Amino acid sequence: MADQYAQSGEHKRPTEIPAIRWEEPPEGPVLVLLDQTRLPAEEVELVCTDASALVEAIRSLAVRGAPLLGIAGAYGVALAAVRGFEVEEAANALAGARPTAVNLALGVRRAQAAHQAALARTGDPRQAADAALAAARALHREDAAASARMAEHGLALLDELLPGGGHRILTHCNTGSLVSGGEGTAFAVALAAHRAGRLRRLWVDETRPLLQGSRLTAYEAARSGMAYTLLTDNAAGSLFAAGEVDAVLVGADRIAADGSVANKVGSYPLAVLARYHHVPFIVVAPVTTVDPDTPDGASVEVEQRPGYEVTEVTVPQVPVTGAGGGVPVAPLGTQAYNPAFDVTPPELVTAIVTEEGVVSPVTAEALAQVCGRARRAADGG
Ligand SMILES: CSC[C@H]1O[C@H](OP(=O)(O)O)[C@H](O)[C@@H]1O
Repeated sequence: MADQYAQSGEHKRPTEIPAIRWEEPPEGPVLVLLDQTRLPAEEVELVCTDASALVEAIRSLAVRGAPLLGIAGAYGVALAAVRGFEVEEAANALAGARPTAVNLALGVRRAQAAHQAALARTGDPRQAADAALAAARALHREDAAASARMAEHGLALLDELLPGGGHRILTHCNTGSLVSGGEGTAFAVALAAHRAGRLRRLWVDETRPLLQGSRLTAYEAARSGMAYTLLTDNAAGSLFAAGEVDAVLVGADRIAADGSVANKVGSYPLAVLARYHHVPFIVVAPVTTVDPDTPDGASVEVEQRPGYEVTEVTVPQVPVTGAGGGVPVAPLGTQAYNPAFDVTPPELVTAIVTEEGVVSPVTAEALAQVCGRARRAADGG
C-alpha cells in the first residue's frame, strides 16, 4: 500500500529559518521566534522584547515543544534581566506559562540561578544579565548536541529492531527542529534514517486539534525530501491492521520517574495499537525531559486547553464568528474536552531513546541510571 503513494508533497528548497534566535539590534536585545501558528502557510517571525510577550507566545504555541520551551524560557529570563525588568517575576510567569513540559521550568530556573549567582558574586546587574544569557546559550547548544546523539541512538535501535532497512515509521505531533536547538527528537531519528537510505515512509498523524502533524511535521518532512504521507489520527488503526507500520516514534513532554510518558494527546492510543500489533513504540526525548520529582503518570499535570480549539477551525479568508476567532465546526456553546497531552504507562513503551543511550525495558531503575549518568557528567563528575 505504501508504494501506491508517490513521493508526498513538494520539496521546497530548505530555508534555514531557526525556530528561535537572540538578536541584539541597536534598540536593545530581542528574542526572535518563527511563529509556528502561522506555518505552513507563512514563515513569519515574532519579535519578543519582554517576558510577557514570550509568555503569550508560549501559551499560543507560537513557540512550542518541550526542549525548545526550555531554551525559550531561559532566553526569556535573560531578556528580562538585560532589559532591566524584575527577573523573579518574569521567571515565575515564564515557568508557569504551560504546566506539562518539564523542560520549560527547568530552562527558566537554570537561567534564573545563573543570574542570581552572578548578582550575589558581583553585585553587578549587567554581569548577572550576561550570566543568564550565557546559561541560555549553553542550554541551546547542549540541546542541539543532544538532538544529534538521540538521532544516532535512535537509528541504531531501529536497525536493531527492524533489520533490513526500509522502515515505515508512524509519528504523532511534531518533534523536529521546531521543538529543538537542533533537529529535534523523534523526527531527528526519522531524518537520520532518511539520510541513511533506510526510511521507506514517514506516516504523519495530523494531530488534532492544533494539527502539529499536518502543519509542522509535513512542513519539515517536505523540506527534507523524505517520503511522507499525512493521515487523520483516526486512520492510524487501519494502517497498523494493514501491516504498514514498522515502528512508532514520538517525543515526550514529561517522563515520570517510573517511566510513564506524557506526550501529545493521542500518543496513548498509539501505544495500545502498537502493543496489540506487536510494533515497537519508541519515545525519543533528552534526559532533561525526565523528571525524577514526578513519581508516576498520575502525578503529571496535563494541560487542559480552551474548548474552542476543538469546536472551531481557523480558515483564512473565511469570516470567523466563534469565541476563539475561528469558524465553528460544532453548535455554538458546545462544551469540548481538550487535554493537550495524555500519559502512556511504561509497560507500553518499548524503549526511551535519550542522548545518553537507550532505556529498554523501561523501568524506574534503568531510567535513573541513564539520567544519573547525565547529571554526573553535567556536574563534571
Ligand atoms: C519533543 S517536544 C515535542 C512535543 O511537544 C508537543 O506538544 P506541544 O505541541 O503542545 O508543545 C508534543 O507533545 C510533542 O511530542
